Amino acid sequence: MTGEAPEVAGADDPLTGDPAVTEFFGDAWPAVARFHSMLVDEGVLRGLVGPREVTRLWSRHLLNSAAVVPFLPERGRIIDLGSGAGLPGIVVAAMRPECEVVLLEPMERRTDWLTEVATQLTLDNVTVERNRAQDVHGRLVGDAVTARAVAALDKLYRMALPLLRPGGVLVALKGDKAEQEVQDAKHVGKKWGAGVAEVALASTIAGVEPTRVVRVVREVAGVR
Ligand SMILES: C[S@@+](CC[C@H](N)C(=O)[O-])C[C@H]1O[C@@H](n2cnc3c(N)ncnc32)[C@H](O)[C@@H]1O
Repeated sequence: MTGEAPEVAGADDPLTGDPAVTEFFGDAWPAVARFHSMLVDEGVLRGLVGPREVTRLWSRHLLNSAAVVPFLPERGRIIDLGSGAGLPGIVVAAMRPECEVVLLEPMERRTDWLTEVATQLTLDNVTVERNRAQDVHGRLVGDAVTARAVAALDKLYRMALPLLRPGGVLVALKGDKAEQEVQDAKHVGKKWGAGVAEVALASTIAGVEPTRVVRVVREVAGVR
């Protein structure tokens, strides 16, 4: 070991420099590549991503985030609930330039970061909203809501469904327990106007584990 620092940000990640990743992101590649560099450098320093995530940012985070995109409308307003470091919201904004993407996040340290990322990536379709979901109910309404690692589905329904217009869709990235969460949340979902929840296995590129996506349409205005 020479101890020399790698020249490319995140060079220890086996997918950094992989042409399949560049090809997958297509027109969104420059923005997503810049986001990756920012996460590797500033993101780690500022505690927005754990240092152990650096070698798997592509597979576990950026491609995983991109898995929601095929489930989203091509136009309209997408609200990323609990955006954190910008996952999946920043990736969605880069891949859906015709959509307005609202990054909804209560923590100031994170909203500062999200604003800086959107500025540096020149994502002019991004708005950062510093708030908790429940505090913008009745004021902020979208055509779709995305959520990753925010809450179990029953809790997520309470936070996310009031943010959707009737006919709008909640797209949640979930783990292996997605089907169980759907079962457990049925009653709450009904109360808040959710239609039948579907679980899909979403793939991105060969060699990256597919992820479970829960998709549920808000059918009616929910009863509070
Ligand atoms: C575990 S982090 C996940 C962040 C990001 N979605 C990701 O996948 O890396 C959960 C995020 O949800 C935010 N959050 C928690 N409660 C919330 C609420 N009531 N409304 C909106 N965001 C919330 C937290 O501040 C945090 O940034």
